[in-house]
Amino acid sequence: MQSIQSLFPKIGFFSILDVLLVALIIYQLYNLIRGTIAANIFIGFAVIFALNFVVKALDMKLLTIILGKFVDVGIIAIIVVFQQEVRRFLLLVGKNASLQRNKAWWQYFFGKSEVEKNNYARIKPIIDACKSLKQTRTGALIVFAKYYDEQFYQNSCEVVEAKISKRLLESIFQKTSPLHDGAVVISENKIKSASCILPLTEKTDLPAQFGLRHRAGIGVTEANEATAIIVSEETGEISYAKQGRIKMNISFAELEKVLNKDF
Ligand SMILES: Nc1ncnc2c1ncn2[C@@H]1O[C@H](COP(=O)(O)OP(=O)(O)OP(=O)(O)O)[C@@H](O)[C@H]1O
Repeated sequence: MQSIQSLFPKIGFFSILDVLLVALIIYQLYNLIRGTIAANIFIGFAVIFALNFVVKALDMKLLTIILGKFVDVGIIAIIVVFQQEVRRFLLLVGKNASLQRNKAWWQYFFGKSEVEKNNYARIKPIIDACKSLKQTRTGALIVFAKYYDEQFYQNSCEVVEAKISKRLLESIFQKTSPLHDGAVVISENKIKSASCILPLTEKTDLPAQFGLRHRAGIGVTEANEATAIIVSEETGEISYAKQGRIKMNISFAELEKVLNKDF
């Protein structure tokens, strides 16, 4: 008779770490595709994999061959279908691995208050511009890109390369301005470009009043390491998008807080 010990593999530190890391990867993947069409495609793949397992066990030869073909090209198909999600996942891994860009380290060495003071001077023109855009009900979409991906942004944007200022942001989004349609992209402490056409989110669970501006604001944060402020032309409400999620109708105090953290 087998001893109980032999029925269970030896559980060591690395086995536990292994399980925890796999759980973390599955959780991050789930977060990335939650609420998108990709979630349904993922379920479709899972069903085919499970079916393949069952028909193999039941020795159903024809179905095993057909489903086996799908499973054989599974990994390639997953990479092709989940291109955007794989890109976001790799960006997430890269971001967390980068010490240089981690503000916590910067604050540790150079002091928190100095960092916050410098940051406030940087974000003040943006907050002031948002106040004025809200007051005049001028629609706006401002993207903060951590890394300015030339290929991604420049194909669909007008290059600006200017110092961030309240008046410049206001005039870009004026309804009579030739650049008012689309998004402004801020990166490397500059207004890099304006009038950018961004990818729209494919999320199906968004509020009905969300049109293209909000969808583009969410979409850009799904595909890139970026956050976005959306000022609604209809209501003047300010929303903030990050990692494919959106916080609606945020106050200026909240806006300052999130920008302080992310910008
Ligand atoms: N792909 C895109 N990328 C960037 N901006 C876009 C994109 N598509 C539309 N926009 C901007 O959104 C504007 C249209 O906004 P729409 O009314 O559809 O959005 P909304 O989410 O309902 O916002 P609002 O509350 O301001 O009306 C366009 O005039 C354009 O400036």
